[in-house]
Amino acid sequence: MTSHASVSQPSTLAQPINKSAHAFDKVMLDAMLARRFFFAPAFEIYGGVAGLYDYGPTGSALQANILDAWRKHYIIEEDMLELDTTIMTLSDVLKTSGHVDKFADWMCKDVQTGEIFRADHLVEAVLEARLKGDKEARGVKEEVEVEEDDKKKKRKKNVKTVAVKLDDEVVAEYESLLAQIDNYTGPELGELIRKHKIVNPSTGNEMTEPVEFNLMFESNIGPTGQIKGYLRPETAQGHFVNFARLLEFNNGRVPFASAQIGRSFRNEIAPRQGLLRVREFTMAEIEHYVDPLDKRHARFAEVKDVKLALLPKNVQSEGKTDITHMSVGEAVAQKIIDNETLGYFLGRTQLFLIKIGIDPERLRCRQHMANEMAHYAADCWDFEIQSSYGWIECVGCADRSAYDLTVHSVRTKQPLRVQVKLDQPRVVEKLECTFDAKAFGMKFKKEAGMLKETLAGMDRDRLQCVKDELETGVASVKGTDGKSYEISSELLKIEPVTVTEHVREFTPNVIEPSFGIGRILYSLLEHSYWAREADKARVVLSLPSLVAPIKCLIVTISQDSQLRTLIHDISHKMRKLGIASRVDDSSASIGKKYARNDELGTPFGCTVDFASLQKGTMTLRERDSTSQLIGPIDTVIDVVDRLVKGTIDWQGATEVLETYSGVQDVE
Ligand SMILES: Nc1ncnc2c1ncn2[C@@H]1O[C@H](COP(=O)(O)OP(=O)(O)OP(=O)(O)O)[C@@H](O)[C@H]1O
Repeated sequence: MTSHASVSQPSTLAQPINKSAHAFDKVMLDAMLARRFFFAPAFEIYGGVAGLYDYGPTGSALQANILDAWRKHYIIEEDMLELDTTIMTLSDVLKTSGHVDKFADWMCKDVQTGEIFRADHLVEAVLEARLKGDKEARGVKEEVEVEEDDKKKKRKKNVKTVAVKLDDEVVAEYESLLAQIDNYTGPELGELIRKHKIVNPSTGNEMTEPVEFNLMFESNIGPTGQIKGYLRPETAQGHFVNFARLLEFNNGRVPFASAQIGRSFRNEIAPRQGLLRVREFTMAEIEHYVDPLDKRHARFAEVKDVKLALLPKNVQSEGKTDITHMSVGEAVAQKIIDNETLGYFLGRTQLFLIKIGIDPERLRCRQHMANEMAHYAADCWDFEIQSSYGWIECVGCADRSAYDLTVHSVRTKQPLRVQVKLDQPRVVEKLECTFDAKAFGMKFKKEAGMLKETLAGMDRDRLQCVKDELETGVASVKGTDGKSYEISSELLKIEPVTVTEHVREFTPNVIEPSFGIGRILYSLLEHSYWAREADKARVVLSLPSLVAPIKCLIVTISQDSQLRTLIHDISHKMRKLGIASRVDDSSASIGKKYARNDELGTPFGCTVDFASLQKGTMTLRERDSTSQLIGPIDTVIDVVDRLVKGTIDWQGATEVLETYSGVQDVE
């Protein structure tokens, strides 16, 4: 270690190095993540099960820190009501929410071998391979991966790219299909498989018609087996079934939000891409309840200037993926984003993702296309993050309208509605529905209650449309189950009535940001990973100190017993301050100790030497720039504390320590 007389160019953690200058090496990253036990296949010594992973010490700490940042960013800063609801969910709840009937993907089988594929993934992989083959024929060589079901241990298969030049119209058609791949129904996927002669890439055999496969894990509650349950596929239903209590807790007022972090389970047909498509994962979900007539947000001004990379639905429907960079404020003003509250959460989510270290250049907001969106949703955007696997949805932000609360209210007959006392009673002309109760009940049977609630939840304009239609003898009404019902004018009358209202009553709409933590965590690892120019084997994870698993490494340059005692004392002091520090008292060289902590993403390192014993000083090192500062031990500990809390950056640390420091050049 050499000291120089002057202090080096100060660096912050955020942008010291041009990391993109170093080619990304996925094989090296995967090897490092396994070696340093970020995560590993669950039950590995038994051969593992596809889609199930265990996080090791580093992965667990990273996930805990991301969740801690999430709790602070949303729950604490926005005063949300936190929940921890059960994972095992009553089947009635998931029947009502639509999951029992509709939470399914389309799968198809190899007609000869029975090998299973998720139909949309198969079409996607094969068409992408053909496009790559076309590029190859024009001089570019690439490979595409698709994965099969988990019957076999080795699931990764390459769809061979054959260098065949395609007609320009075919290329355009494939590109358009791929831009809309999330948008197809099972029969449409079947049609595509036949039309484009898509076969099992490994056997060349034909595929069966796609069939639906429900993704929920079914179970029984209790010994009799009579109470059916499922492991929840999302945390959201736990919020909705507690709405009445939450509303009361919030003194009967909206808007407010509930938030929950917890495990969810999906029996994915073909788990793949490591942590990106698994069968058990951590979600963090917010349900924000808002007056349907007023979707403004009180803190909108704070995010209106946040710039988003938008991929709106109209662009995708033309088969394109061109991005529009626009502020949240502009996008809401132009109605590209439906309302302020949805825009607010998109802005806040972008700020969160960047704060934890996601590269803003590899982040975009993709709007759902009409068919892709649930029938009840008013608008829906996904935050997609680009990694070596392409653009992957990591956060879904949907305006779910009044659907969830309405269906649970109809099923349970509990009024999941908000009442607002009016300052002044008001005389209003309303449209009132009167039913021929007996005939209506006979015609629609168990759907009768749901249809009445649907009509009761309609605003005046929609009800007026139904009334106009009824004048022709019959009106078509879409129920909360998404189906259309023909109601005749004998069964339903809609008439204007004048009423004096003292209270306004409504079912709140729900805006839902839903985060998949594993996908964010993996993308963050890719975005943080780079190799040092001088030695490609020396890799670094430039994780922000906010989320880094360990904040400070403490080492000694010698095995001297006094120095060894000293580093344990320093670690003790740091841990008392809540700083996750790690002593490396092995006999490895200092350079090696730094290197193995750089790859864990440890942002700071403290080194003691004989001067520490004589003068009571130690050296502080910053991971990305490898810059070093020297100061009294307790001052350095205080600086580390402030760096970790984010109250100063490296420039601030330099200012505190510059009177003591020479710059150290060790590597
Ligand atoms: N199998 C999975 N493994 C890991 N994370 C997942 C998985 N399924 C969903 N997620 C995460 O949960 C979030 C919310 O779930 P949502 O139901 O919106 O996903 P989805 O639209 O079903 O995802 P996909 O279309 O990729 O299957 C997603 O944005 C994603 O981050």
